[in-house]
Amino acid sequence: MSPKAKSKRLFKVASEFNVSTTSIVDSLSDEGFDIDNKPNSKVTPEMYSTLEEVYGADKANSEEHQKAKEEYENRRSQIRSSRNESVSVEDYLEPMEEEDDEEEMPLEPEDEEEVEGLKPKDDEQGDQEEEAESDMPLEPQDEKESEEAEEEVQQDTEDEEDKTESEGEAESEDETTEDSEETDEVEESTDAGEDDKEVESQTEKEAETETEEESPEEQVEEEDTKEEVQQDTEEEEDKTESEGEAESEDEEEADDQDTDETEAEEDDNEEEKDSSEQGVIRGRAGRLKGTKVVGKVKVDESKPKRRKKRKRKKDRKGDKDSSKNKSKKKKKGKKKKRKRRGNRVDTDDVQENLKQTLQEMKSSETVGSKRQKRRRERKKEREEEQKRQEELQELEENIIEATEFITVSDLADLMGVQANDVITTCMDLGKMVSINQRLDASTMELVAEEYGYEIEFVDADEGIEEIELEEDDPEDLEPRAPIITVMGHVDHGKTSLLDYIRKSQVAEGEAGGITQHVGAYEVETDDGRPITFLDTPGHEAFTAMRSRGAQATDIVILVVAADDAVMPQTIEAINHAKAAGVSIIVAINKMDKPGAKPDKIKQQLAEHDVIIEEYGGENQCAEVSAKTGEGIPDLLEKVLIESDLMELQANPDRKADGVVLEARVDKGKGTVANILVQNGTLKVGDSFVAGPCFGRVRAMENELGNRLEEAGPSEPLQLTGFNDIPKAGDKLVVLEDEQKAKDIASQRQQIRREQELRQSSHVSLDDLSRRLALGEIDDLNIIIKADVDGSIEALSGALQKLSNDEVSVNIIHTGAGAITESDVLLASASEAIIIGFQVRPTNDARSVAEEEEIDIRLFSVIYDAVDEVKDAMEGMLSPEISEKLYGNAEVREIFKVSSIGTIAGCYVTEGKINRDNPVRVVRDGVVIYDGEIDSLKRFKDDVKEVKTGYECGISIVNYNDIKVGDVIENYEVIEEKRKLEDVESDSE
Ligand SMILES: Nc1nc2c(ncn2[C@@H]2O[C@H](COP(=O)(O)OP(=O)(O)OP(=O)(O)O)[C@@H](O)[C@H]2O)c(=O)[nH]1
Repeated sequence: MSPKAKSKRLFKVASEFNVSTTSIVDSLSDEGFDIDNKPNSKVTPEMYSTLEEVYGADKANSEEHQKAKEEYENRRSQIRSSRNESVSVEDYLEPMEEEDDEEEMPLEPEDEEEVEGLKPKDDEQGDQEEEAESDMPLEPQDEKESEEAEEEVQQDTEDEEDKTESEGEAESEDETTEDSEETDEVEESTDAGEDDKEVESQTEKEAETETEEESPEEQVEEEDTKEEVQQDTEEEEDKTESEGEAESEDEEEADDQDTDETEAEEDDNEEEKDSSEQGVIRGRAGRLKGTKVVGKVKVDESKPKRRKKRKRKKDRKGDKDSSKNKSKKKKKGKKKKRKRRGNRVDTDDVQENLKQTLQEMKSSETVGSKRQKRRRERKKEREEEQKRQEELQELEENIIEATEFITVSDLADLMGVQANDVITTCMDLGKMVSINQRLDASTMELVAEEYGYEIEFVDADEGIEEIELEEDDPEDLEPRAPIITVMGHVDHGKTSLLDYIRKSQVAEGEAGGITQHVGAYEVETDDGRPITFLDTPGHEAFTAMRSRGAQATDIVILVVAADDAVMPQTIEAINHAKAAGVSIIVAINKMDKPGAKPDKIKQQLAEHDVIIEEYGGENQCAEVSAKTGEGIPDLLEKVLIESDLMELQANPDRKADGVVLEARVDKGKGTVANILVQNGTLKVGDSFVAGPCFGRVRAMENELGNRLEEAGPSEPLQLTGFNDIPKAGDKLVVLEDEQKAKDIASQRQQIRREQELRQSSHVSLDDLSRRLALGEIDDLNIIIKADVDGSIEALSGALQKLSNDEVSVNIIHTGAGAITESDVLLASASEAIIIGFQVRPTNDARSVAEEEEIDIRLFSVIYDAVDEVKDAMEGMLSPEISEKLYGNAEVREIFKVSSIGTIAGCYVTEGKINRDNPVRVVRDGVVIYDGEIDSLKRFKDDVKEVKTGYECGISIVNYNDIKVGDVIENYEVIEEKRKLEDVESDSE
């Protein structure tokens, strides 16, 4: 079985898409598919792809979400674990200071602090962060940093305010530097074009979020700060402007100046600090408490101080504008910042830009998001490809090779599960099995499917050969005689050639000559080299052997009569030899004849790809006469050359294997078989298995009737000692252990027997799923006979709908009325089953059907018929209730009794009539009434049962329209194995 697309069970599909089976069924029926809401209903690949369209996006989203979640979880756990490490103020100090010198900073410390300082924000941003991390590792950091920086700026501003106000406190240089760096980030992100727009907008959003989350005290503090910062900004701006420096021309300069100013301020205050170190620590500690983040460490330090100033200025200015609306102050501050940066940018433009950016963000159409999208798509593609590969691998892993009719326990072993589980599964499938019971193909398939396996059925003999034949060591190999089959068209002289060779090369000098037929014989060439000829010419024998997997021949001698031409059988022989990969040596025979035209033959052969050496090909050719013997030594010589070229070798020092050429029963000796040893040496007393037979070598004889104690490679012989008759082509293998040979043989025998037993010449519903599983049939032909045309239409419509990928249902004939002999013959000729709806077969039809083994199914309810065919197709056919004909009585007379009604005077023609069984009234092969017996009488006595050949009176409950000639069919209802549905409903 190839790993082609297969139907899946409904419950599996439902769990795959994470929806209920009902939803699946509903969705499918919306799409025009008809499927029962049963867990084991089959979802065809077509249905599945429809479902993928419906639920696929959901499934993909959920997978993506799941992945994102996992990444997030990983990150969180990373953060948590790093948080567990002891954290000191120095820990924070170091990275910040290092940052000035190093370009690249580790990500973790930032996150760690973010988490500590900004837990709520972290949670809120979780998704964004994850996404950013997976796709654009740097940008989101910028975002966060910008945001953090902004906040810090606020706090710094606040700090500065405090300092300015109290004039007693001095901000440390470090702090200033940090702040500048943070601001730097903000500016950088603002600088970076479209991506930055996105970043900035996000930053703004996040800033807002944070602002909301800040404690009221912080907010108040911040607001105060803002106001103060405004003042500062104004002052600073004035200063800047007064110095005549234009930011638009050289921002850096301006920044530096601003920074210088700040530093100057700080320097002034420095003396008043208690201690600069303490001050530094305090400053940082304060920052850590709030929403501040050491994430700043990450910043590009190329413009360390400048940013702080710029930011401040902007903030101040922004604050000026936004003083009326405190909640929006940050946003506006930003806008101001942009204005300052651009130096010419109009506020409206900024607003416009902002709007646009937000909009672009929303529609995910920014360059950044496009890039992200592309990345995501590429990632998705990669993941899908990987998934496909994994699925493929899984599929391959899930294919098990087995022969049909293995036992429950063998199947369990193959799947690596408990035999009891398999038994339970079989019960669930409505089949009661024991541990040693052998399962047919369809049951095996069903069970394997339940465990996620697919079964590839192999030939019964296949499994065994690999056990037996181990590789030979090249050093042990010795040359062996080539084994030759002579093939060719009728009358081209095959037998004559063989005869000539045999006579000329074998028996000479041997007393008595060839005494018995061993299916092959060995000849010796003039220089004493052996050649073995199989003495059954013709490609039938050759092909029969091959069909059993035996390849006995090394070289084919293709005989073509020189006075004739390449004929159909010549061509067939060529094809057979080529298919078997056997070398061809051409023998152009009848060269003694005057009309011999060897060249013509050679040309014709060339047309069929047999090109002889003299024409530049590789097939040797000898011109011979079987009559005169001309050219025959040359032919044998060429055979030996070919054999040398082929390096035919065997190992005589191993247990033998060979092939059965023929077998028969000999009155005196029992079963005798002609064997050709192919490898090893066969000895008297060896235990062997040959196909489904086994035995022990009792005696061996060669073609001369000489007894042999042993026989080596390429030796033909006659062997006695079989327990049964093997078939030509059966492989004979010597085994050390007689018991093992017995076991293998009996196993094969059982399988063959069961196969034969179950092999009915015609298709039947019982056998249908098995034959489908084995790939023997792919059509189910049905003949429908019914009481009326309406029923035929309904039934054929419903049955045709059952066609699926594996089997198509063909209604080959329909008709109203009884099932006739010609219906049965048609069924026989066209491998069909007959479905009768409310009709019965005629007696003739019944007996022909029995003879021909035609399956006739009779129904009274259309849905029963449809269900039964469906179940048969699915291998589920095990009806709980079935009907069995109990007896038939023919109505011969009618009596009308006023108090009782109509009494039918009947004669029982078949079986028995039982009063308790239901009856049907059949008129002209059509069922006209189905009911119960009211009374059954023999003369005046009420009786329980009347047998064939007796008369009786029958009255039927509520039915008086009985006529002479009607048949009263007495049937019984038999309870059989439970159906799958019953099992399901029980378990519900
Ligand atoms: N003159 C002449 N006649 C030959 C030669 N070989 C075979 N014959 C005759 O050809 C006829 C057929 O020969 P067979 O050997 O029976 O041919 P075959 O190919 O075995 O025929 P089938 O067994 O029917 O397939 C016989 O009458 C032979 O005598 C030959 O080399 N020369």
